[in-house]
Amino acid sequence: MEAEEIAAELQKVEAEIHDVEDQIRDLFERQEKLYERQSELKALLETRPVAVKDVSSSTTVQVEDWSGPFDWDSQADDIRFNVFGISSYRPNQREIINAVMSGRDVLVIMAAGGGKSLCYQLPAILRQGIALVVSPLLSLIQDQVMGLVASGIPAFMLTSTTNKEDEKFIYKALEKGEEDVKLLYVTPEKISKSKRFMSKLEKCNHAARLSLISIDATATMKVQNDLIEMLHIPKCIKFVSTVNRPNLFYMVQEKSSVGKVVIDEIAEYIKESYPNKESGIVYCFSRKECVQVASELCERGISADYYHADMDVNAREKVHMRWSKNKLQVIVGTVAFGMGINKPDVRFIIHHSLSKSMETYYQESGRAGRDGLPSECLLFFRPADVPRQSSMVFHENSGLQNLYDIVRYCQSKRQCRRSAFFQHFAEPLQECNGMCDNCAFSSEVKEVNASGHTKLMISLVHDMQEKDQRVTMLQLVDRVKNKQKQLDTTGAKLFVCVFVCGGRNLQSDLELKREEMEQLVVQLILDRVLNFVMMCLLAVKKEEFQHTAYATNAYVTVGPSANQILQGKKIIKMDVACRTKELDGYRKSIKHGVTSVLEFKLDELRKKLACHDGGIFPHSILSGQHISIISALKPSSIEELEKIIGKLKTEKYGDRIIEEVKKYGIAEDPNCDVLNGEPGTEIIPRKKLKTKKEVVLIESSNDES
Ligand SMILES: Nc1ncnc2c1ncn2[C@@H]1O[C@H](COP(=O)(O)OP(=O)(O)OP(=O)(O)O)[C@@H](O)[C@H]1O
Ligand SMILES: [Mg+2]
Repeated sequence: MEAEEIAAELQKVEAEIHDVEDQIRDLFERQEKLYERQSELKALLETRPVAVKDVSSSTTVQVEDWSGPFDWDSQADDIRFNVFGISSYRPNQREIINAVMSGRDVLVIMAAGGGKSLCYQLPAILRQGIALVVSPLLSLIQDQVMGLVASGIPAFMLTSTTNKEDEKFIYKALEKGEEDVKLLYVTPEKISKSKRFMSKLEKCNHAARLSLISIDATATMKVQNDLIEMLHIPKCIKFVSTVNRPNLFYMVQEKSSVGKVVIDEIAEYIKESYPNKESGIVYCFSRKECVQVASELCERGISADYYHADMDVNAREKVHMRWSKNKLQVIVGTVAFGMGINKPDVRFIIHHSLSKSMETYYQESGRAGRDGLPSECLLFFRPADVPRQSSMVFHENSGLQNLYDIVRYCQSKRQCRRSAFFQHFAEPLQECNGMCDNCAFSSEVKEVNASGHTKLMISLVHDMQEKDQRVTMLQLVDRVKNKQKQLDTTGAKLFVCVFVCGGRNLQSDLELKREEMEQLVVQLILDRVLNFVMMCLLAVKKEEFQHTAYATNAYVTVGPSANQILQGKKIIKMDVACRTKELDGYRKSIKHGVTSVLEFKLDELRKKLACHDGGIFPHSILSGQHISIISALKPSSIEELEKIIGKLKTEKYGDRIIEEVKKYGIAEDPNCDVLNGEPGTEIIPRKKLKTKKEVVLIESSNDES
């Protein structure tokens, strides 16, 4: 074959390779979608009370009615009220208890703080014998055993912290049944590692003294299926309650690259929003960070202390107790301070860095508001935290995939935060009621076509790969910035199309800010245009050969979807939050600002409506920004109001708001007598807004602030 023929055939083969790659990618995406649909349908099926086919036999098993009367009802009610101090069951709790009391295997999926513990603790007290509870974390076990013992229930824990005497007592109870033990808490390690314990457990079971086994862990659809298979409980009854926590307000805040600034913002948020020392938790990425953040919060006048797995057990228990008794406002913890922490009145959960998965974040944020009252979950996110977190999880089974799910959650400037949880747990979408930042504050979002930047990034990474050089995400951003400067000097512009909200294209040479470029790299990783590869660097300290410190770095390489971009088959659009000065000015003035009569009355109205709606925040009804714009524009019709607060809120609250505007909006002079001295409506002088111009509806624009 001639060289031309070979080259022609090579080109043909390569083109075919790309096509096949595209087909594989499409198939992967289709498979992903089918999996999602499959789990959605399975979850939906669970919620339909239909006769289910018993997989192990040809007969259909009627769904039993677990809400009917049972012999133990009065005893159960007595224990629920007199031991646990609980006046009524929450949805599904009674049915679950009845199924457990009937000796059935049960799988319970219930929201964090939903009340799962009662579902096994109450039957454990009612039934004869010892209930074994397998629980993942020491803090959870301590919390539960302390609570039970305080209610007079003989509960014990068998963990690495149990002293010899207690251990002997417990083994005797298991073996001979002479001692009074109703619940025994153990960790999964105790089950998997202690042969002695397992032999005692066998004896207890053979003597029919094991009343029930409860495994207290979180379970996505996949984990549920694994559990049913591993525990051989194909006929278990599944009770699936919603994972929704309607009283939690989720928000994501851009995290400054300056550590001190982040601590200042956290301290200011706690002081401003929770001046009455309401309890909160701050989660950090590492133990070192815990200690540092705790001490810096103390320097700023916040009563905080740290909690992590390296501390000795007594020190941990001491911090936990001080916080539980409100002697400490904030605990700064790692994931070790997590599951099952049961303080009902935790008002805020702050994440100093993103969690490693949606699951973990759901669990950790779920520590807030267990008493059902409004509480806030604030996550500080900066793209530079992603490589750091990815180097920690990449070796775990689907570790990166799980991390990328929560990165999508953090990067999104449009999607309702709550809907991300429903998708993750394969649950049908539910109303958010404005209880997340993307729903409550319609932050101005601009869609930017960043294909130009993307092509530049791909070619830079590709060139470095060719030279067998490595580049981290931050180094890549530096190189793009430098390249941009070179282009500027040569007069060439890196063009980026800006899609303004109205869909009109404005061609403009828009420079992306540094953090927007970092955000773009992360988005390209999510879209598989770029890749993170982990390099374990063996850093051996010269003078001490016996110590090796492993450092794992995440480097960027070209991903499988890069070709589509280079060939112009796909464009990369990116959401950029743009806050015009006025918008920030309004937020500041509203936050610290003063109010006119109408603003004052709208603020009163939103508080009333929020109470009426139960468990949601006033600012989910009307944000501060909405109040200011309504007060300035004084809409006189539902149509005009809809342009300010959107269709959903207008349908729900529009009439009441228009009524307030009509009643109090007429007076320009804040000293008008419309209030005729109504109590509590003293007028606070209105601060002159810095900008002279009247309030205008903020259009998205291409002028970067
Ligand atoms: N029926 C009920 N009425 C009122 N409060 C309840 C009820 N059931 C449980 N609680 C309370 O709700 C709080 C959370 O209960 P529990 O710890 O069992 O939740 P959980 O489902 O185990 O949460 P997590 O998934 O976070 O472990 C506890 O303070 C508990 O006393
Ligand atoms: Mg629990």
